[in-house]
Amino acid sequence: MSEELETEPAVASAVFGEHLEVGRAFTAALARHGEELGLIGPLELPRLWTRHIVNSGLVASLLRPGSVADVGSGAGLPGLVLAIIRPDVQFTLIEPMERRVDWLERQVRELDLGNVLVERARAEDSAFKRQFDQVTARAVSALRTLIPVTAPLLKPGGELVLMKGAGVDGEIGAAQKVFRKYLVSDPEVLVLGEDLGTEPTRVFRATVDAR
Ligand SMILES: C[S@@+](CC[C@H](N)C(=O)[O-])C[C@H]1O[C@@H](n2cnc3c(N)ncnc32)[C@H](O)[C@@H]1O
Repeated sequence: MSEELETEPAVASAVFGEHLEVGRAFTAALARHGEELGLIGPLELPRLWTRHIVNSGLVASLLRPGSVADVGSGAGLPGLVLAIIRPDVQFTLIEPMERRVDWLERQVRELDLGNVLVERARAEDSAFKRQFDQVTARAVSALRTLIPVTAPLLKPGGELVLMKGAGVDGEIGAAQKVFRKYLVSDPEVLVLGEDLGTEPTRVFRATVDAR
């Protein structure tokens, strides 16, 4: 028996605001095609809204008007969700896998998003070094390996906004040498959404100083 898509939670309208219809269209497309395209696991439909869509959307409050690279966007998490909520921010989604890039480009067209560029590349091979105000990523790798591929995308003084799981403190401990090498300063862990009755979202946030 196939799993059913989770009912849209009340918190979705707070997260998407006036962009809720577009958020619904993206969520419906992901629910329809995500499994067949290998974008989401077979057990994710009953928690698609709370664990993936709302969880990604909560990060929108941390973005400044400017430019963001989302590294390893995959299904579009968090990059496409954030692009829907924040039309004032220019997004570049950096993803190496062709099938995922096709999906991302198709969603950009179908949702008529004018603030998204998709680059097919690994972040370390991106053509856009030192160009972004902020970099986001979700479920790509541990900080020790993620910082070396994300920090070089930032302008001097830019910010890492990396979605993390419950093991983030251990990742920070293991990444101290990398923090020094990449001039990562003021690291902090933010927990978003606790007051909204949804799954808390942990974000590792830090500045990357001028080299
Ligand atoms: C587990 S998926 C997570 C996808 C999405 N961020 C999410 O939360 O559902 C990891 C993604 O990172 C991409 N990826 C892995 N290494 C990468 C790299 N060095 N640069 C850019 N993307 C990378 C993979 O192709 C894959 O789409």
